[in-house]
Amino acid sequence: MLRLDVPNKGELTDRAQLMLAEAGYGRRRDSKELLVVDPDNACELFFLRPRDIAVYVGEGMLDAGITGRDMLVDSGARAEEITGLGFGRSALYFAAPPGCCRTAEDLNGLRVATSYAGLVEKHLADIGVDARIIKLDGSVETAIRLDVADAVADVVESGTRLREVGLEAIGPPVLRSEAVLIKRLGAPAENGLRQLIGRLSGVQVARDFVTMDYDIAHERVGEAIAITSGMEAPTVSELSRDGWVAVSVMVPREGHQRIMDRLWEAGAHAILVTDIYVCRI
Ligand SMILES: Nc1ncnc2c1ncn2[C@@H]1O[C@H](COP(=O)(O)OP(=O)(O)OP(=O)(O)O)[C@@H](O)[C@H]1O
Ligand SMILES: O=P(O)(O)OC[C@H]1O[C@H](OP(=O)(O)OP(=O)(O)O)[C@H](O)[C@@H]1O
Ligand SMILES: [Mg+2]
Repeated sequence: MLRLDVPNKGELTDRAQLMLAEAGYGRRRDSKELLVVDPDNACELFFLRPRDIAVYVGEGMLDAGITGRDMLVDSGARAEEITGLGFGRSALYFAAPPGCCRTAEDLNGLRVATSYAGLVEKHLADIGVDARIIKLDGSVETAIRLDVADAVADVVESGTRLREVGLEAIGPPVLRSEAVLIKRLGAPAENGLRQLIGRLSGVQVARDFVTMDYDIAHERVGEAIAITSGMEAPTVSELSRDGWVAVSVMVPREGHQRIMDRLWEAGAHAILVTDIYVCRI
């Protein structure tokens, strides 16, 4: 039985559940449910706070979990990332009122509020900066207004919150994060976990790629294939029309219109783009 840990609240919850459902695993019926048993997949899904997930996995109580990379690193738990899941992208930045600091080194001697104390403390030690960490649960920006801190280290996605409160990001991000699948440090991936990894990777490929089909004259097929080389190799089949072939190939979803323009220029006709519902590569 695979014991899997899934966020029960916050930014990652809906998208983690959607991804697992697309991979064929059960989902909870209401947002209060703590455990879903999925006998078809020999799997139990435990719904827990995203911040606690690495702790449960690190302690060996659960085989795998979905959390943010920043929360995994911050926890210091004996857990490791198996793979990024391509959603919940954000970055942890230092930020402060304009004129306070130009680089992270300028934080020396200042107070930094954050809910990622473990991660930030280690980062500051690594870069040789001696700042006082003010550990808070959330809404850390307010700590500056209330003069509890001089700067913050906070999650930035669109940057809206920073702009709203008039803070400026300082230097490069401390860490770039996204939702990640994790397991206990050094633990082997058993059958159930290997199946989950394969299915999640299939969901990501289905999201990132589309299928492109087109017809082209046989003498120009080399030119077209140079534009659409595919994941492995394109399928080229004969058409009933003499001297023409049909090509079927996977192309990245992003930029597929540009690829269609180039194929059209190369003489392709009847170019069709289709969503991939799910796949296993
Ligand atoms: N606006 C955002 N966009 C994308 N990812 C985000 C955003 N805010 C947080 N995250 C990421 O989602 C994960 C969970 O954060 P979340 O905000 O849900 O938890 P929290 O801050 O502990 O809880 P809450 O905000 O509900 O008090 C983290 O990995 C974080 O980096
Ligand atoms: O760059 P943006 O798109 O504005 O998003 C970033 C904001 O989102 C999160 O806040 P959340 O609502 O989770 O509150 P919290 O700070 O209490 O965690 C994060 O802590 C930032 O404040
Ligand atoms: Mg938050």
